[in-house]
Amino acid sequence: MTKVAVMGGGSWGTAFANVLADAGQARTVLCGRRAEIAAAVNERHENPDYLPGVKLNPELSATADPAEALDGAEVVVVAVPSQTLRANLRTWAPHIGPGAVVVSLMKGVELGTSLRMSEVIAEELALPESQVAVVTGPNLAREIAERQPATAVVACPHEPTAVRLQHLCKSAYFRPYSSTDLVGAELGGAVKNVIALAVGVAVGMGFGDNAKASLITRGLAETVRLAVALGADEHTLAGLAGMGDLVATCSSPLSRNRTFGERLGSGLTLEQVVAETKQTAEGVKSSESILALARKHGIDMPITEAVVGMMHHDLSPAEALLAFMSRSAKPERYGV
Ligand SMILES: NC(=O)c1ccc[n+]([C@@H]2O[C@H](COP(=O)([O-])OP(=O)(O)OC[C@H]3O[C@@H](n4cnc5c(N)ncnc54)[C@H](O)[C@@H]3O)[C@@H](O)[C@H]2O)c1
Ligand SMILES: O=P(O)(O)OC[C@H](O)CO
Repeated sequence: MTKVAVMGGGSWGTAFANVLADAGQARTVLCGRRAEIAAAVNERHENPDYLPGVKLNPELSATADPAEALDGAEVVVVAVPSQTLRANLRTWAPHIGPGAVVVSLMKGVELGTSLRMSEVIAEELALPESQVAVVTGPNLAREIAERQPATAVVACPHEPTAVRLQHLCKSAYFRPYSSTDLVGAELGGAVKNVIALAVGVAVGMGFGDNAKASLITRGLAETVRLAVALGADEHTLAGLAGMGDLVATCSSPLSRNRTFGERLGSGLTLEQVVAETKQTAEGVKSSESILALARKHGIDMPITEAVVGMMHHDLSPAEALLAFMSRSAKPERYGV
């Protein structure tokens, strides 16, 4: 049986490891940093810190030792905060087998380099494109851990790899679609976190569904502009990795990015919101690297620009709203 190592025992790493265990096509080992979480998974089949009250599959095992998790793993799934990925890969690299397929569950863009997570993986581990993939889509971890129905996209430019991974994680409640558009799938996931921050701010300011729908729709338009400039198929962004994930994340109180924005919009200071946020809200840091990428390619991303202003340059929600609404009148365009 294929061995899969899931590196990162937070919300999504644990929930996705449970999907793999429920799918029953692989022997799955979850690797977190803390021995007490590994013990709770092994002995009580739960992760009380990240998914309290959820019963995990008893076949799912866990360890806090990366070498043990990675030993013999044919598939390595990674779910750590995007900005720590490169440092993590450097410590894990000696234990990752040369033929292993490495799968990113992460939705961020690296600060400083503006590289997507699959690019960081390929660069650090010197892997060919057939060995790097992503799983993305409307996947709020808590709902999936509760085994509520969900769909996803498994993307890899090498189709047989995407299809192989699709079969490993397909279960009664988790339906993955395959795609060869790695760029579109990955950028859809990363940019939607930035748009969810903006939607959260609007909700926190007391605005209703017109404002939310406007941000989601124009957010998708700027995502498409960037993704197409980087070589994606614009249809990918109309699917689960783009529109699907935007709708789920921007609508859900479970979203850490939307919640982060909502707290800021309701009048808390950035410092207060950061202090209250215990889990990873990727859009906060990735907004900067995504904007850098957009500027490098001459792409206009006004919502992302407003989010960067609020997250990093002391722009108030009211000032961000004014800047967005007072832009010059334009024809509506979707995409380039
Ligand atoms: N939670 C979700 O619903 C969800 C769904 C889809 C994708 N994602 C993406 O998955 C990625 C991980 O998110 P998450 O929800 O699991 O985050 P999380 O905050 O719940 O967990 C992060 C995990 O990484 C570990 N970690 C933190 N800093 C680390 C470091 N320096 N080195 C190694 N490990 C470290 C933490 O201990 C924890 O186990 C993010 O990119 C996120 O956007 C999350
Ligand atoms: O909780 P968030 O904001 O990181 O969003 C979770 C997932 O990415 C939704 O698909």
